[in-house]
Amino acid sequence: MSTIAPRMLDRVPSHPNRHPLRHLVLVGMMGAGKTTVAEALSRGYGLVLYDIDQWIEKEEGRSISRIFSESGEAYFRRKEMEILDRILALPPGVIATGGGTFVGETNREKLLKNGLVVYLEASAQALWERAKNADRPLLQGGKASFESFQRILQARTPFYDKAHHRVWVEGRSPESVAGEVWELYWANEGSLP
Ligand SMILES: Nc1ncnc2c1ncn2[C@@H]1O[C@H](COP(=O)(O)OP(=O)(O)O)[C@@H](O)[C@H]1O
Ligand SMILES: O=C(O)C1=C[C@@H](OP(=O)(O)O)[C@@H](O)[C@H](O)C1
Ligand SMILES: [Mg+2]
Repeated sequence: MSTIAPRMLDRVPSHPNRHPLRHLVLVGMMGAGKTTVAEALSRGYGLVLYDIDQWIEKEEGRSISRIFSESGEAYFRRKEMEILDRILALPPGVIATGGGTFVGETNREKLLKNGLVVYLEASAQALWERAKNADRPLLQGGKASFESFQRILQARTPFYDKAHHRVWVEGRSPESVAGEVWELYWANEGSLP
């Protein structure tokens, strides 16, 4: 019997004989809603929330952008891998990855082995509209072009496509996406009798 974080059990809906056994992992491009939907899943279904970016910023005491500018992307990727390993050793919850986490082969294999991986998918235009204004180093704080954003997405899509499942998020509320992801989780390897 796996140790389940106490908070998870008091909110898990009508599956009395089933227990969350594996992490629920959200992957996808910047702007897909991984952080927002993970928060909706935690709020609505009592899953423990693990947001890798937030964890890194808290531990580093500086923003992702400052980490990139002061220590470089390679440092960030090492930190991302370290935090991922630590999260995977914790009780099952919902993991909001960063847009590049699942692109790394080692991270991808660990996530596919230890969780139910759901790819949050939308068109390049919709993703760009959502991602461009926030402070993301790869988008140079909004100075990057849509074409460069599209190139990153095109290069990464073959990796995102390796997820166990995909959910189209465009034109849908975070709660609606969270509901569909939750059903996927319980209908698949997210839990065992
Ligand atoms: N379903 C949605 N509908 C509209 N806007 C959304 C939705 N999900 C997220 N957003 C918005 O898109 C932006 C990126 O969301 P975020 O959760 O940070 O994405 P990610 O973590 O995948 O980069 C935020 O401004 C957020 O409020
Ligand atoms: O796509 C990427 O490589 C990145 C996405 C970001 O996370 P979000 O996808 O949550 O914005 C964050 O990890 C960092 O800026 C790198
Ligand atoms: Mg995020």
